[in-house]
Amino acid sequence: MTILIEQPEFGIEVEEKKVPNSEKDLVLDGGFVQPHANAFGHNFRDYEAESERQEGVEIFYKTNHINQTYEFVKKMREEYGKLDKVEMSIWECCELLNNVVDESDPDLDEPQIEHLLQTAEAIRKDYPNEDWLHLTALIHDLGKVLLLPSFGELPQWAVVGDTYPVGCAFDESIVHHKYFKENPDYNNPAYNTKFGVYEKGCGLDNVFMSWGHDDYMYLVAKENKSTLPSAGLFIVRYHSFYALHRAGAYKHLMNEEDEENLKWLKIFNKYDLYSKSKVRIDVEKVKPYYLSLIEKAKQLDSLTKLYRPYLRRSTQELVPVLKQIGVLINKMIRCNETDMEIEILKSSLVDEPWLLDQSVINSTMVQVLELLVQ
Ligand SMILES: O[C@H]1[C@H](O)[C@@H](O)[C@H](O)[C@@H](O)[C@H]1O
Ligand SMILES: [Fe+2]
Repeated sequence: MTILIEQPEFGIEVEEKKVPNSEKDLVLDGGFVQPHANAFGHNFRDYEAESERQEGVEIFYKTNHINQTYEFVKKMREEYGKLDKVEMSIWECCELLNNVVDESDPDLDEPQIEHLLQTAEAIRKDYPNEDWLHLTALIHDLGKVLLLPSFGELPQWAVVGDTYPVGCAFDESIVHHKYFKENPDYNNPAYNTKFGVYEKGCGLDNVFMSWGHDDYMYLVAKENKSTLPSAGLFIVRYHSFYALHRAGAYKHLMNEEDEENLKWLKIFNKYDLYSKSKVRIDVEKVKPYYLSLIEKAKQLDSLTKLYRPYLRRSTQELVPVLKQIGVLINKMIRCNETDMEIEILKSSLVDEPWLLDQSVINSTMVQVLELLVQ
């Protein structure tokens, strides 16, 4: 099922083209200024430009492209899908990224916690009401903990970098495509055709992506029954899939839900990429906001867990209703109960075909209320 989220006006589409320095900075959706050069004075995602990062990044992609095979991905998914490594809070995990630098990135050599907060703060400025998007930004790269000893200390080529499907032909738009020639799947007729092991419109959920932090974090979020909307989970899982969201490749594997979610991913990408800079975020200053987001998500999580078995509905279906109930309660606390808006909200809740029973609404409200006053 697709969650319907009010679509903002899509801002200026930012292309990866040479931008003359004299040209004014581009302003994204709500005011975020996209710099015309990265921290090293080059265009963003220029993998050929001579820079202090170029050689290391190219070596990274060579190893990555040679080793990411269909068999390898299958094995990693099975192994890491067990989620038996470590248990920790979201914020603890963010702090672990304090010492992690991504070797695949030509635009950033700052610790990853900076990147998480730079992305989240930039998107928060332009989309202040989409708190699910702020949280998505905060967690999108947490899977990079795979580089750390307690998570298996995987090599960089198995954790970071752009991702792409395995089990079908590697698209030419993938960065440093030439190195795929040394990948065993490149010459395997089962895997080197347009569709390979997949079918037209099969949906990305059925496609094996090169193994790394994106798929890992998605598995973690899913297994923990995250209440992020489907677009949020999609962003976490495919934000490094530049061949799709930048170059438009592999669309033949997408289904309708993927199409919907791709719109949000494209918005997210502008902030993920263009917020990378040497200007550091004051972690202590923004920490209370993100802790409050995490806490809110946790409360929503416990509510959906409580109601899912009773109503036999999925998290995706429950979340918007619980949110509505939350809004309703907030209004009830603050204003007169006969308020028109409350009536409208109430009737929209009763209109939920599966929420037939007013007593269910009442008991849900009591739960929300308890959480609010805790
Ligand atoms: O999502 C990003 C992106 O794909 C970058 O190109 C890559 O260098 C990073 O590792 C990844 O987190
Ligand atoms: Fe990433």
